Amino acid sequence: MPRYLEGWLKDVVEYSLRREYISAERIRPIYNGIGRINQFKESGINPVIAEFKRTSPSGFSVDRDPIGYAKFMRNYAVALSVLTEEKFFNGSYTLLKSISSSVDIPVLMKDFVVTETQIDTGYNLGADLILLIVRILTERELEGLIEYVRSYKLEPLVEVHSKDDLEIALRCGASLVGFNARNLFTLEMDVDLQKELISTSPKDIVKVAESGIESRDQLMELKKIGADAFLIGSSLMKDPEKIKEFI
Ligand SMILES: O=P(O)(O)OC[C@@H](O)[C@@H](O)c1c[nH]c2ccccc12
Repeated sequence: MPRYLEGWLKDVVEYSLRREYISAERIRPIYNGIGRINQFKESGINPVIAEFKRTSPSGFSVDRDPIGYAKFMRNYAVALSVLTEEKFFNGSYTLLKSISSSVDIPVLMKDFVVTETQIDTGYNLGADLILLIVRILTERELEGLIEYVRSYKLEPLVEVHSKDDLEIALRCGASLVGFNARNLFTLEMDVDLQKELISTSPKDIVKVAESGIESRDQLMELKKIGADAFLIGSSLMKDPEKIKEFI
């Protein structure tokens, strides 16, 4: 069982524990997310992971055609992120399948992963990266799920919100770490904490700054303190053209 949780996080985890398994034969190769982030950096392009997200519990809501969005972003983004959580983010496994089968770049499954079954489904439907959120798992579970993701030759993006989370992620051997500026319990933003965590974390992990990035200035500020890549949802869903400015 995942950690003891309250509020909406408790609901989302309970829902996630009951997600159905989708059996399908994976039809695309595995794309290396870390490798592509490094290639972008070497070519002087800011690595932006563009997220397809229709709704979020913090009040965001925008709709657009997922395949059109993915095909457009394919030309600029280092990877795509797809929400597959149904209840609070209005995502789906169908979305993951249709986006992953229309692009030849890495795709991140964005969900509240608490079971191996969710990872099996993500693999089958074409994900290359799988989000694992430290805050909702026990350390043993996190360790096991990281290993499980890697057994498919996929890579976990391990998301942290605090110094404790970061220590756990590092102990469990995370190589790709997401620093979410939004606290998942309160849904409040804390950019100062995010920056502190990024700037004090080891050099040899790949650091992804997550949430609330709306301008190139903000992105450059995070880059200056050590962020390697940037996960951007809301502002690109509102205006996809903005990716050109970010990169
Ligand atoms: O839309 P934004 O503020 O650009 O944020 C994107 C991404 O960081 C956010 O969707 C996110 C980060 N971690 C999550 C975990 C679950 C669901 C969603 C998320």
